[in-house]
Amino acid sequence: MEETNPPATGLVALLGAGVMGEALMSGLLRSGWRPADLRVSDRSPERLADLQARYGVTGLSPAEAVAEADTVVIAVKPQDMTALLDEVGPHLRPHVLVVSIAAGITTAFLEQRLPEGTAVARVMPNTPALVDEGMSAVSPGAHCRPAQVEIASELMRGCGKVLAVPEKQQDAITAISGSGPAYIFYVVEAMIEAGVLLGLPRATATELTVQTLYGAATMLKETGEHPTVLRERVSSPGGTTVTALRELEDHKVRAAFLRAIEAAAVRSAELSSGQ
Ligand SMILES: NC(=O)C1=CN([C@@H]2O[C@H](COP(=O)(O)OP(=O)(O)OC[C@H]3O[C@@H](n4cnc5c(N)ncnc54)[C@H](OP(=O)(O)O)[C@@H]3O)[C@@H](O)[C@H]2O)C=CC1
Ligand SMILES: O=C(O)[C@@H]1CCC=N1
Repeated sequence: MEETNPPATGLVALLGAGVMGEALMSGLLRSGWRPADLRVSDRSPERLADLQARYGVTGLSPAEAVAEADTVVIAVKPQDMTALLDEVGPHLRPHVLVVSIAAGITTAFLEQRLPEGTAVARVMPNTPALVDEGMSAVSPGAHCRPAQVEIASELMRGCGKVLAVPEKQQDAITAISGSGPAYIFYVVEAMIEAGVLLGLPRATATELTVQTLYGAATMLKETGEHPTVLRERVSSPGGTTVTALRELEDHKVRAAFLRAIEAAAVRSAELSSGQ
């Protein structure tokens, strides 16, 4: 028997098939949606042709893609949002759900630029969606019913965990889990470089670091222990770890993370005003 769709999304249009758009699209295809259930649009014809060839999805203009869609996922950069909304607004179906993953773009921003009463949801995913380990936070707009929040959640659940959150938390969430993978990759780069500095072959330093990250993340997830407890268990009295951690404290690395993540949240809040 043919596999059925996960419930209620109907035909899905994806507008903007860059890094995050492709991650979401591939997640949908891995979790039961068929290429025929998707309409994809991107500004670059070459990119669209490539996605059609690799995934078998139908590539169309934004207006064509939304014309029959029940759910529209918008994955363009915040700076491209206004032009796209102006373009597709007149072509949306009356009961469509519009899901935006753009950083900083509020549901009010979307509602003001779409036909009166359009149901919108704001979602912040992250790139680990590519390996089905994403983290997404979903917030409804003014006209988004609970069943539609569930549809937006169902879309994202195909590629990871989903939380329903009040929209006022979205800038902080963008700064933590949206941007978060980049901070972790940055730390990993630094650890690999340190290994090379100490004379390890780069491949060895990379394998040691990546497995250490994976093991530490798995411990956090599976034991449920507080990170302080886990860190203290690594720190033998008078040993190597506590010596390293004192250097990190001396260089204010914790404070730097607080400032960096705060700056990301401020930037997220700015994006709705087109800055
Ligand atoms: N990357 C990430 O980790 C995350 C990103 N996001 C959000 O996802 C969105 C996309 O980010 P990301 O994937 O990184 O960006 P990309 O630039 O990789 O993807 C956006 C794509 O949309 C295309 N595009 C722009 N305007 C239009 C249009 N009018 N019609 C069709 N396609 C269009 C762009 O084309 P062109 O290249 O020609 O501009 C590009 O291919 C952003 O709003 C970002 O805030 C959210 C969470 C995580
Ligand atoms: O850097 C950005 O603006 C986007 C949003 C979260 C991750 N990437």
